[in-house]
Amino acid sequence: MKIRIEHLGKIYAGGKEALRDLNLEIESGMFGLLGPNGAGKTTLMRIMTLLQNPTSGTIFFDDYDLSKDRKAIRSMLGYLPQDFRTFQKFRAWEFLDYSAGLAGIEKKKRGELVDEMLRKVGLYEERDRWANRLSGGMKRRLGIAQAIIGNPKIIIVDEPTTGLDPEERIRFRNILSDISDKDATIILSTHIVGDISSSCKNVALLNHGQLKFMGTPGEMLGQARGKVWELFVMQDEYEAIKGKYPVIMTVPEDGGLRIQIVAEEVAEYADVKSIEPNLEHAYVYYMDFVLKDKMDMQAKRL
Ligand SMILES: Nc1ncnc2c1ncn2[C@@H]1O[C@H](COP(=O)(O)OP(=O)(O)OP(=O)(O)O)[C@@H](O)[C@H]1O
Repeated sequence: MKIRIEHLGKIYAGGKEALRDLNLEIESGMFGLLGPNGAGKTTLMRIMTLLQNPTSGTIFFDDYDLSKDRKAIRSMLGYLPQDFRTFQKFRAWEFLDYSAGLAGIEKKKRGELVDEMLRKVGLYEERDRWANRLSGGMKRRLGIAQAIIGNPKIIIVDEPTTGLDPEERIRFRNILSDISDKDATIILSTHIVGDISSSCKNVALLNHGQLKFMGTPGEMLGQARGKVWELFVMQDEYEAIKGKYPVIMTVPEDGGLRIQIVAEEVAEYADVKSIEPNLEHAYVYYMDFVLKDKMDMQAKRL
């Protein structure tokens, strides 16, 4: 399944431009959509899942056009919305049985499938509990189970790990990478860089409704190479550095602090070494330097 987003724009009533002339190609496998709060990720997800109409442009799912082939597209979609909740009094298994019905799976096949799904997301032991009484992490896992039931070709997951504790976050990521082995296209929207694991083939960075970067996680890392530094500082030096550079990590050590910062250069400190960037460093570098410089250049031109 190949998804082509063409000149997509969304202006809300009231004039807020949430997406501006967005062009993007998404191949099968896991695709990471990264961007800060308000970047337009949810708007894009809701347009893709037919819950909202774009103001301009369209999306092609292979040859199916969002503006014309809505029924066919709907049957190929699985969606875990950001605000997922079970809306009726269902036990965990009943909710999945109901979701399987919506996905068009015939009744006699559902029992086995529901058990399989419950096992896949680690909820088999919880199958008889009320779905709305499950913990936040368990609810999210039930949410991914309902999104993948019936093997949809396109799976859209919007900010699934927000508010989860680290253990549940890792668990959720593992479920996603397990399902990404299949032939489906999985679009994972997040503002948490750690969600974009090595299982994402490509990553897009959205800011103010516009595409700012598109490439592999490795290419994103490459942008930050030579811009990440580790140094040891005393508390008073730290206060000064904090105002100047984005600080990624702080570890107390021998009466001072070992810190990691993102900066073009840090010549003024003695105990400084350049370190290999991770994806979080690369994201900060992109948001704080590349985009800011571009914006400064644009402002100068005006
Ligand atoms: N129904 C709406 N009416 C007006 N403006 C909206 C509406 N929904 C979203 N917006 C605005 O559009 C912009 C993009 O919002 P969107 O929810 O798509 O971003 P996001 O990247 O998903 O952020 P978040 O992580 O906070 O959900 C924001 O400025 C938001 O306030």
